[in-house]
Amino acid sequence: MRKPIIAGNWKMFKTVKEAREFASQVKGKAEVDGVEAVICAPYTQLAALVDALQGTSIKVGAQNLHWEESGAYTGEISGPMLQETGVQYVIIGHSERRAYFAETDETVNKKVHAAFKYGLTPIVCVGEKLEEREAGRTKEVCKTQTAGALQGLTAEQAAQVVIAYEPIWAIGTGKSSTAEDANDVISYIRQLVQEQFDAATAEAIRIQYGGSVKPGNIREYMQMSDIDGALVGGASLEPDSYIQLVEGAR
Ligand SMILES: O=C(CO)COP(=O)(O)O
Repeated sequence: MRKPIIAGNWKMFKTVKEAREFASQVKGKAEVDGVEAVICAPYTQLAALVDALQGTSIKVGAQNLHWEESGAYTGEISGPMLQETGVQYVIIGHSERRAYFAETDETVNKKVHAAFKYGLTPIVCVGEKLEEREAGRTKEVCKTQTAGALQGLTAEQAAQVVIAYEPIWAIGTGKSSTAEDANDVISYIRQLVQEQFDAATAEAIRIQYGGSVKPGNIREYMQMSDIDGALVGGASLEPDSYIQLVEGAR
């Protein structure tokens, strides 16, 4: 049985003080049996969040990492640095990073390997642009991105990856994919994992939907056969809304 995972992606929002306040408000509330709750925050907030959420079941994640352990890479953060903060997850290949920071399938793959090297669970984002969807290329794009991201992993590692299917046209737009369409693409991604690895890995890997998920629609997604949770931007920023999302995944 795959455990549903609700991950908030705070993107470039909140100060350390605001992160601590958020943590104190969701403690004991965004903690639901059978649901994994994660908050992926900017680097500056990670240590404070890990500290503030100690003793709770809520886990902390970063939003990126560099693939090298150290080096002359001004402005970057490495796996060992994240590991030291106590975070357990890291988002890799978010469409905003692919669009604005030249992230490619190749760098995504290097980062996925680096995450495993340093004991972090990668949340790998895949998803098509509006023009790709309109051209009927959704599955082709997801196939290239998924195969690229998982290349060279062992089946055991692949089974631990979390994939987030985030159609780019649905991110921050209020235009969410229908639950049926999202489930169709996610089942296809699961089939790709089976082809690349094996049936047991495909059955174990968790695949989230992301793109304008909110308390009002989370349950529709969670009712689908292949959707194992959500990666949520805007609606993860308010404590009440985050708590409702975690409750909605039960
Ligand atoms: O990009 C997203 C999560 O990574 C989705 O963002 P929104 O939930 O704000 O649409």
